[in-house]
Amino acid sequence: MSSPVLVISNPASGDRTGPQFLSTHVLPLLGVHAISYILKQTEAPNHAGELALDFLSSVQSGSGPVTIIAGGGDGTLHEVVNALLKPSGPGGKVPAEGVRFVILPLGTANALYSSFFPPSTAVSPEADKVLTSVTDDVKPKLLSLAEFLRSSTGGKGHHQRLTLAETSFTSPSANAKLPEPIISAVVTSTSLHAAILDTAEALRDEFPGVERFKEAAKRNMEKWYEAQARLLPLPGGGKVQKYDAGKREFADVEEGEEGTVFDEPFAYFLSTVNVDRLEPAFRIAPLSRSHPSPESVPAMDVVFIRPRRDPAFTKDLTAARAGFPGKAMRAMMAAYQDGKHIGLRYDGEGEVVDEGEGNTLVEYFRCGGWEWTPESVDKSAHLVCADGTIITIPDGGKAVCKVVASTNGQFSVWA
Ligand SMILES: Nc1ncnc2c1ncn2[C@@H]1O[C@H](COP(=O)(O)OP(=O)(O)OP(=O)(O)O)[C@@H](O)[C@H]1O
Repeated sequence: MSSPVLVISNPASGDRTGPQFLSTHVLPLLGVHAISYILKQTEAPNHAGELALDFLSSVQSGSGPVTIIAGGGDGTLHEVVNALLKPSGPGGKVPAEGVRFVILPLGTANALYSSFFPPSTAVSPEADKVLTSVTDDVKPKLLSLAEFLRSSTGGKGHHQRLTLAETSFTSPSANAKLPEPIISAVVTSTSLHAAILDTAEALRDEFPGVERFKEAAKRNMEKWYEAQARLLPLPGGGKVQKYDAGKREFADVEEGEEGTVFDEPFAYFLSTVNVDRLEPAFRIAPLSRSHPSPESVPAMDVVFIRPRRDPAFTKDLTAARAGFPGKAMRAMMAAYQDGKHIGLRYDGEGEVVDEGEGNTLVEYFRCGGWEWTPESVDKSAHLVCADGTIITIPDGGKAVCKVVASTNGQFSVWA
């Protein structure tokens, strides 16, 4: 008997062709390999989580790990993980043997799929063998499914741990209604990225593809975000680590002012788990894959831009302020060039150069989490984006995002 399999089809994700892709390519392969499954289609936002909960409550204990084939984008997997870990819901929902996801690039950004399977990934002979009668152009989209099929047909399919991050919110007022904690499997951000996601959602009909993120970026590029950020050490007694672009390695930094606390305007502030890119070509956290944290240490990568590191601000403030959006845009464009933004530096005048001895434009850390306390007056600094969901930090409060050490191994991706 094969272990339980749920296929979730999200008809709203990406260009809305997911259900057709599933019925043309995925379900026939499950049939060929004699894998029984339950197919469910989402009918509204958050329904994917409910479908997963219903399915798991019908699974008998001892049935083995559950596989969920997420027929959508990153948001579909995000909803499932949040439903299963929701503190206010019924407990004990994640089976002891864990939940393994088959991911498919059926969303808009497909950060998880393109990070586990970067665009250059070749179809291995082993994967090819199980993708019976699939045309060559479709095989690159079925690489996670192939790992699952290999394992269910007696081969050695691989699955990799998913690291999760949880963001909780505080308020100085005891009576305030706090946003519920939220889990991210991809990205948690504030500043420009959160503003982009907030704006992009409203552009979904006008720009159905990834262009909507570029359009939203243009509309938000000039803003700065006033906040205090504090980085939290790696779990298990580790420290915060900072990337040294000269030596091309991480080094421990000491706790306290300068090293881990930043009282600043920020232009950009973003953390990732599991992914080095947020869409196939936008490699914003390249070290997450090129210099991975050891399996035993769940970690997040944090990338931020503090405009005041620009030497131009020691001269004409107005000119420096006017010139900064172009520099932030340069960093974003370099992220599209295989993550080159992490090497960009300022020269003595504040011009952005590819190499040298000056301050890096982008700062890159590996750590266990962060706290973000926005200045009360800056409303736009109160937005937090967790895998695309936008949450507003209560007035006077803060957001605290931490890697979730306790789910180690409970969730994984066939990859
Ligand atoms: N039947 C439905 N009708 C409307 N919205 C739905 C339905 N089912 C799911 N949704 C919503 O669709 C949204 C988009 O799904 P998903 O995140 O998978 O795709 P995407 O945003 O296009 O891709 P990505 O997250 O990779 O950029 C989710 O926020 C989900 O809540």
